[in-house]
Amino acid sequence: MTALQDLNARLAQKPAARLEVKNLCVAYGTFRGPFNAIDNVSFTVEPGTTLGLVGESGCGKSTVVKAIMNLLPEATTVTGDVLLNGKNILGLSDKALQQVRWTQISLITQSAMNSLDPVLCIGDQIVESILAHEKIPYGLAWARAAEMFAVVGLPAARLREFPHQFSGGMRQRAVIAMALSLNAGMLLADEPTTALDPIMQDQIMTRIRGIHEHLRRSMILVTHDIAVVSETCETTAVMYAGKLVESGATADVLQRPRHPYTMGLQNAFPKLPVRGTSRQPLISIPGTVPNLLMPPRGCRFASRCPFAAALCHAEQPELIQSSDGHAVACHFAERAPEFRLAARQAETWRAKEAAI
Ligand SMILES: Nc1ncnc2c1ncn2[C@@H]1O[C@H](COP(=O)(O)OP(=O)(O)OP(=O)(O)O)[C@@H](O)[C@H]1O
Repeated sequence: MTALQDLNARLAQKPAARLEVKNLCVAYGTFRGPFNAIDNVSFTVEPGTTLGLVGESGCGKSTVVKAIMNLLPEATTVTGDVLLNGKNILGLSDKALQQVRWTQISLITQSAMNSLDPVLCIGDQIVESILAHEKIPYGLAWARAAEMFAVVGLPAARLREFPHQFSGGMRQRAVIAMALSLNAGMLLADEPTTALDPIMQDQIMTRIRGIHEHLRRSMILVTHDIAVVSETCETTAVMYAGKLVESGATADVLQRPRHPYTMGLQNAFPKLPVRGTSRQPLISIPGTVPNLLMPPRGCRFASRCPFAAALCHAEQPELIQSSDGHAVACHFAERAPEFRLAARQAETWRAKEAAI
């Protein structure tokens, strides 16, 4: 067996990770006081599965990812637990975290440019992260980097190039190669295609899906795009204004949503027209996300929800899980079938808009 085969075999033995986020709360320190960006969020990613974290811009998806990676600014209060294979990684020292990052948990960020050093060739950057954790010769780490380039569809010769010589899509693939280089059991992909054009977005997502199928790492995929989630993720968690409002198996959450916010999100995304039917118009959710410096007393979605009643404005609904694992935070979850029918009508949302 060659040294590279030996290294590959050793890294391949790493099991996919289990990640459990429990009662996560994050408050950014601002000059106006604490900004409660995340309020009591809990979810689990089972080994080898992908969880899609969806919600409008500003709902707190990236904050969850940064909290897991301990990448939040200093003046931030974080409470709760982030259990990676049963071990709490929240609040670990920088030194302890270095042992975890890249080897056990890797981040693929929104903008590849932020993850890459402009003055080092890309190969050296991947090699550097490998050598920080593996006592192996430089040449062997380079060979591993070349293999990872092949996994993401880049020629090994381009390892010698600098980030500015790569297109946006190639840079994003290079960052994915780096995230895979030590075969971490858990990958966090924070809107990995946002900065790219639609064709490149599609190519990168196809690549990520291929990697998921072949390597079976555990993954959190943060995205605005419900279509991407339905194609890629076994489970889905929907966030609204810093809270988890719905979660469960992707097919359950997206085909039979129980929270009016999830129903509204679906209307706001283009669907492929079914032959013989007319193209469905996009319906946006009226209003805006509430100010979390002063969160509303009741359900955070109540002011935009076409089905809200007095109770919704007065009391926060708890996230309640049914026996099928589908969890929803809505006082009227049992009326979901009726709401789903009404939510497909643009008039339902227009009437709410007129009332705001
Ligand atoms: N450093 C910070 N200080 C104060 N508030 C912040 C800070 N970073 C983010 N926020 C606020 O926290 C909230 C959640 O932001 P976050 O970036 O997590 O949302 P998101 O759902 O990931 O949005 P997007 O999809 O646009 O990335 C937003 O209201 C944002 O303005």
